[in-house]
Amino acid sequence: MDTQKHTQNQTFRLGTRRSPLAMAQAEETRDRLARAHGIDPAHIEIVAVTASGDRIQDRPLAEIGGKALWTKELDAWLDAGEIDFAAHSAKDVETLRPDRFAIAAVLERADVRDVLIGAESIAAIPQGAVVGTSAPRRAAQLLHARPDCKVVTFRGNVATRLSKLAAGEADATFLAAAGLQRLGKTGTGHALDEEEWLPAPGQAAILLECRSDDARTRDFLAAVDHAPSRATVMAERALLAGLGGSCHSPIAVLTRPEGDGLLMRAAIFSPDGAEHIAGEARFATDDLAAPTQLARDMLGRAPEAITVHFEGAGA
Ligand SMILES: NCc1[nH]cc(CCC(=O)O)c1CC(=O)O
Repeated sequence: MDTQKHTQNQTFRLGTRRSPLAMAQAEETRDRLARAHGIDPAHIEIVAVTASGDRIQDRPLAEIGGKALWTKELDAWLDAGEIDFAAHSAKDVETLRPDRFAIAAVLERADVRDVLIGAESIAAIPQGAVVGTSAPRRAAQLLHARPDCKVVTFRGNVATRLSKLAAGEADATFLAAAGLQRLGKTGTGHALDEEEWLPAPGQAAILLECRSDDARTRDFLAAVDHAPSRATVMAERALLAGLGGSCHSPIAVLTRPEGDGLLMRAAIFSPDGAEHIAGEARFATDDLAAPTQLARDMLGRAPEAITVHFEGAGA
């Protein structure tokens, strides 16, 4: 069968959240799919929905229902057949997803680093400074390195957070380099070395989810799956599952291809950053038991101030 001719006659509906970052990710997804299949991007229709996570801006995500608030509406649209697939930031997708959905592709991961805005480095943040973030990971990492700083809740999309900073609500804040890049704001802030400041699980990766029984869409999306990115993101999701981690739990991890396998470096924290357990593992690309074992090992070594925030097997 001539695949190109075959896909040329079809259209697909791509669901996305409505935030500027989500829209940029959807456009990137559409363009990559069109290029991979040699079709006009118009065959992929972008359908934007407002997610509860975007509607409720005044409280930390962890308090109002967690990462499900990013996917709930798009899940319903997938179930109803209103969209064929959804594009999500991997970082925002819950660890355990219903079997009726499949991660059909992981796009090539962008810059995984966090960017600090308002100071040149963690060490250069002024003594006692106020730092805005609503991510438990960023708060714990910061307080671990700089217990003198004060963390205040900073929610909202990238532009909102930058304007809060400009308005003086905090002296510094963090954003993902990948998000800034996708919004064309590459000159903003100072990227933090990922060896010293590990990112969030799945950071900088875009996941494409469709209905598991929808072979037509699965085949279509497979063309943009990037195997090394899929391997690292799946390993990080397995670590999260092993830790019983949610968006309440301060978890930092980075997985990189190394030789013919993967190298994973991870850290878990107490929310106040006072306690910290690091772990590292090398394993074969498809060995998802290894990150699960690393999670167990780290929880086994962790004090209660950390384990109370996790529900993993070792806790
Ligand atoms: N939680 C919001 C969110 N989800 C994904 C990204 C950035 C893009 C990515 O990591 O893929 C961001 C913004 C941020 O953390 O600065």
